[in-house]
Amino acid sequence: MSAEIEDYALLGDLQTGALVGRDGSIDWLCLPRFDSRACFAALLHDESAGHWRLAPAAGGTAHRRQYRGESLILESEWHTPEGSVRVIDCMPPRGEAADVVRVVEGLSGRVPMRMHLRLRFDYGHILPWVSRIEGDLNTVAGPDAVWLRTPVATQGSGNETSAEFTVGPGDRVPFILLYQPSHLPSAEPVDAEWALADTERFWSTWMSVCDYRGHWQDAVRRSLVTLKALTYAPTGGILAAATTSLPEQIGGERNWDYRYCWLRDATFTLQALLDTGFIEEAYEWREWLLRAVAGDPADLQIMYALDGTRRIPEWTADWLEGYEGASPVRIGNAAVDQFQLDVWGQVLDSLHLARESGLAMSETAWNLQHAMLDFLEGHWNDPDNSLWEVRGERRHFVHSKVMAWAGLDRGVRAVHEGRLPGPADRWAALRDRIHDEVCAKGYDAERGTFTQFYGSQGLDAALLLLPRVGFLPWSDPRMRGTLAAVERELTEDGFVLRYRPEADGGVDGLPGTEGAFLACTFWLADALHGTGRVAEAKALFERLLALRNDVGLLSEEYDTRLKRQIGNTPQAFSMVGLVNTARNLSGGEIRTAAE
Ligand SMILES: OC[C@H]1O[C@H](O[C@H]2O[C@H](CO)[C@@H](O)[C@H](O)[C@H]2O)[C@H](O)[C@@H](O)[C@@H]1O
Repeated sequence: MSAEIEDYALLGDLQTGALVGRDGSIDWLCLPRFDSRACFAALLHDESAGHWRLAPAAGGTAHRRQYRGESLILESEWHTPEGSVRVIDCMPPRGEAADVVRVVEGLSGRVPMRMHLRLRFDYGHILPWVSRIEGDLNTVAGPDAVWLRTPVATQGSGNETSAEFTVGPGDRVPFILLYQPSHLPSAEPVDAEWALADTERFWSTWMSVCDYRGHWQDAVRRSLVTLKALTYAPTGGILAAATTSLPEQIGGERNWDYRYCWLRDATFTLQALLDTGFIEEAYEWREWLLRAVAGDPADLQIMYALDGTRRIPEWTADWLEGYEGASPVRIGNAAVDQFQLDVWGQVLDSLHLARESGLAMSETAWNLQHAMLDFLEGHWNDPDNSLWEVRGERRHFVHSKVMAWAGLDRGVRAVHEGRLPGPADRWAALRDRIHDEVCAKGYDAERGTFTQFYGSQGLDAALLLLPRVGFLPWSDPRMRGTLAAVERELTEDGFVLRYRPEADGGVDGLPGTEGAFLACTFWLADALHGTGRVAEAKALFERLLALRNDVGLLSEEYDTRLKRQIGNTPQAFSMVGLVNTARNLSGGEIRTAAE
């Protein structure tokens, strides 16, 4: 059985990521890319779907874990009756091939250790062929080959490999796992000690750019490292989370694949990075966007694969039981074909912000924005699936309309303030018309709140974002009423649900329920701050910080009853919320182009 979601730490090389449990087991790893087929998928089944454990032979979970400095080098320590030992794990910046480097370091006494490696390609489906070539272990199945190099003697049985050895003080025993397409000869494995030094150097150089000066420095900086780890370096694509199908309800079927680049999640990430000094990432992502959406802007998708591929068909890996039995395990994501109106406004807002942050506007970038504005003019009035990607009926979602308003507003400002060419008067007239319509049809005067969609009885936590994009200020009674309604009707133990799935006879077309959405709870902290309830805002933020795991990670949601993290992990949306709200509560405004 896999561990609790908050037991996992992330390793990564900006092309893929691995999850390591407190028991020293890597239970999730897709090679060579985040969205490739997993060769360790124990996370979604059991050890028979592939895992790699390196821990004291006596077993048990690490007594202490930490990342080294501001890197993604994980140090797990066990204190056993025989002595103490540390396992140091990392994925060095990608050279010729992908590597996972693990070094066992003896701290005191003599500690018997055990390594157990079970590689299963294609999400646990394919049993590989294992052989020994010049002292290295070679595991092959179809297109994939993985090599293991270590000075320790290993034994193979039943398509798994194990090793028993003992470490004393000062001993350092390396294990290097290396991936190559199977038609290529083995790449030269990295030297473990050199790789550790290189990885540490990489992360400290990257973090040296950070100019965050607010409170909660450690939490914010760790979140930024995590967000960087969720970028795909070769293209600049930013993924929503490192996993698929970690459930939004334990035992439920709300299980989705997040290993892709959502324009919405990526632009939120970008805003957090831009606000903390990382302009280069904004440039890389804008270039990614321009390549991904090249062609007719009417064909713009709400998400793409990390290299910009458009097709992400959704299917289920029915041989996997799912995390704690939550099935199906989905690969790919059918939301790719949805119409989510907010995305146009979201992207226009982010590109506007990037320009204001000093990123020079290229002609191609403005042409794209102009084309997106043309599209908005023709489609702002269409019902959509909303930012929550509901799989039920398309509706006139209030947040979506507000984001259409925001997109047009940024267009107008680009012309007026940025002296870019465009029909600003026409865009301004439409912007104002949308504002009037939302206030007339999306506001329930009797209940004193904006609603989830026109005529809805339900609420939507995304309504808390309206002041942030400049639609109405927090001083407006309609916003205060909306905040009061969200607090009253959408919270569980103080944490915020995205919406009530059962409202209006079932809005999302899905069975079951889900946990509190962490990003939305950060938005509530911002709202409390915006309405002058500063102490409550800080208290809620501190509660959210307390949900992070021992190495600072947050998944998508929190089950307030089971008191566990749920949903995919680590989730960019949640880590972004932490950065933005920390900035906000420290006195820095949350920047969208509204201010
Ligand atoms: O609620 C059903 C939908 O859930 C997923 O979407 C959520 O994750 C996305 C990635 O972080 C995020 O952009 C979106 O706002 C969230 O609602 C899933 O990806 C969808 O397929 C599913 O319909």
